[in-house]
Amino acid sequence: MSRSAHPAGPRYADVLPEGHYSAPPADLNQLDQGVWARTVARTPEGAVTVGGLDVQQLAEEFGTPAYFLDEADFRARCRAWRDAFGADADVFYAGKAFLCRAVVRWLHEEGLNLDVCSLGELTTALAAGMPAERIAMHGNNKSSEEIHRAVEEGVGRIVLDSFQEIARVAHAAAALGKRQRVQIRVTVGVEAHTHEFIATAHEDQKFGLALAGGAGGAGGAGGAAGGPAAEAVRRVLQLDSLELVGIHSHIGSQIFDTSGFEVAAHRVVGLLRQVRDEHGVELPEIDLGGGLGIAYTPDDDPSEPQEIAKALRDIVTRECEGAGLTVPRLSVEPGRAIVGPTAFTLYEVGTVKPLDGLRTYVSVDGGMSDNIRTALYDAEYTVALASRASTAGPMLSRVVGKHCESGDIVVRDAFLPADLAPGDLLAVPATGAYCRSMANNYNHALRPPVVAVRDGAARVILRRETEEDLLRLDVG
Ligand SMILES: Cc1ncc(COP(=O)(O)O)c(C=O)c1O
Ligand SMILES: N[C@@H](CCCC[NH3+])C(=O)O
Repeated sequence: MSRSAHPAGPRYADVLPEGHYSAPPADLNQLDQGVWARTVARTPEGAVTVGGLDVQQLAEEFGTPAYFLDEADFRARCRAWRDAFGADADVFYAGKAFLCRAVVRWLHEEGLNLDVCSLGELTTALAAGMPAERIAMHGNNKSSEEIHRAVEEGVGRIVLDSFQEIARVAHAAAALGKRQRVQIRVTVGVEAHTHEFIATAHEDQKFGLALAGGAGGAGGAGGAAGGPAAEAVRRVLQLDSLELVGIHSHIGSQIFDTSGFEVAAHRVVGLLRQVRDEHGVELPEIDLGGGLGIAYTPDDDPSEPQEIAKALRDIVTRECEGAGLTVPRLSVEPGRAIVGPTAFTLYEVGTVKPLDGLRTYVSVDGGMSDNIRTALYDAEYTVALASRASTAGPMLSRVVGKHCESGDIVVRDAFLPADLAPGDLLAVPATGAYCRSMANNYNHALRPPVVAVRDGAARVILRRETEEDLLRLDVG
């Protein structure tokens, strides 16, 4: 619908940017299945349910704000990724998206591996029984303690991110009398974010070793052929305590097409070929990282795991055949694409402040402490009145939090029913990834719980923080 065709068009046109949400949806009560977890529905009486449970009852039992995670959806997504990639490839769930012990157990049961990037994530994984050999350890500045613990526990791979780290991991492995499986993380000169495809300034970042160029800074390439990545291969191959199993590349976040992976695979395979020609070694693994996008709004149209798996396999196979290499074992590291769509955040409305001719500010009982993504990345979300249906007309709204910051926005532009009132419950979908895991205590907010819902039963898997939790840290 064009904006001018809508009765309220001119008013919205004054305050809304072109594009998303320039006009209200036809039915404010309708839940777009693309952005909600699979078992979310609206009852004939009007309330939103998940796993068969009414959000009003959930709010009464668990309070707000709270994240509600659809366990059946999470498990189904794990299986979809595992089945799409099959037995000759590995799916590593990126724990940074959201991790707790229950999630680790689900991953284990569904046959996924786990990518961790800190001692905290590693400890959580091990505490929940994930076998160490199914864990990959990441990080651009792993501490000695993290390296020591990872090697000691026997993680399946450590992804080396710098020259300094090659020496540190080799030293730790030698001291522990072990030979550590490692991959080298390379920057391939492609950075992909959402629909953008940026091929400049790509090596200007903290992660990984560049494929291109001659010097790698302090301790760099020293004039040998190839860039820092090729030099890193040389160094690792000389160290008895390290077993170089492959090359790793991660090109960005919230990516919707595979063209960036195509360039990445082409360049990674180029390095594999160079390694074979120079050292007579064919490395057996290639990891193309994560970054696959999800639907935050109805305008986003992510691919299914089957399509992604086929595209990535085809790309790697084609490149390897072209280079005369045996096709290595492929792995990927989706985080957001697995957990992102499976949860929503439930808030209670506290105040409603109409600004005539502009918009209505709707303040909820959470904000940038439970979802920093809007403030940090200008991320877009949708929102629905969840405790009841409404027949009222649309009201252009901005859903904001309760923090002392005017940028404390949860949903920048949303249409909510005009009869919205304090006490109503709002649900923001697609908050499973990078919301609880990036939650913070700004203004001494208490981080909300994560409640897993499945087949009519709900249980807390990460409890709400309490005032005692906050005060326990305050030892002054
Ligand atoms: C190395 C690596 N692997 C995997 C991921 C997971 O990304 P996403 O959650 O977007 O799939 C990230 C984060 O961007 C990452 O840095
Ligand atoms: N945290 C980011 C993505 C970075 C992922 C880690 N490399 C997000 O919320 O979208």
